Amino acid sequence: MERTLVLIKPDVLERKLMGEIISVYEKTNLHIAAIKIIKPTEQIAEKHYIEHKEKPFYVELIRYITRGEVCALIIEGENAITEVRKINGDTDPEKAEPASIRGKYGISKTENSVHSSDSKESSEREISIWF
Ligand SMILES: Nc1ncnc2c1ncn2[C@@H]1O[C@H](COP(=O)(O)OP(=O)(O)OP(=O)(O)O)[C@@H](O)[C@H]1O
Repeated sequence: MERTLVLIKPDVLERKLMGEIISVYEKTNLHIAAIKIIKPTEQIAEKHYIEHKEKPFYVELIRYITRGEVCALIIEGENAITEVRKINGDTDPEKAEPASIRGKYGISKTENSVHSSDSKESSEREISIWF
């Protein structure tokens, strides 16, 4: 059994599409084990995105993720990390599969609608930040 941290990002909640995105995960064999809505503080956002601190898009990224509410979920199941990343699609909505969440809902590389953990280590680290 594997678990992953998913964030449904502010662009989705602002457009009132949160339910649609949750439904996508709900329709899989994976299980939503926890869910909460939170307006991230800068501290939480900086902790979450620490590995991107030196990147040119970092400031924009922190501004975006803290500008409104996000929905944080713990999703668990077999190969949950890989499965959810497949469902989410490429980081860049223009490169993402049209049927993936980012392909369907993503606006730009920054405003790309969802996040999910990329490894077991990061999922445990991220779950401890958000839950
Ligand atoms: N070139 C870029 N320009 C602007 N924003 C970017 C760029 N690359 C990444 N980002 C932002 O930083 C986040 C984290 O980047 P990362 O490379 O970890 O992508 P990811 O693993 O696909 O996304 P996430 O970690 O959110 O699931 C991306 O989701 C996106 O919002």
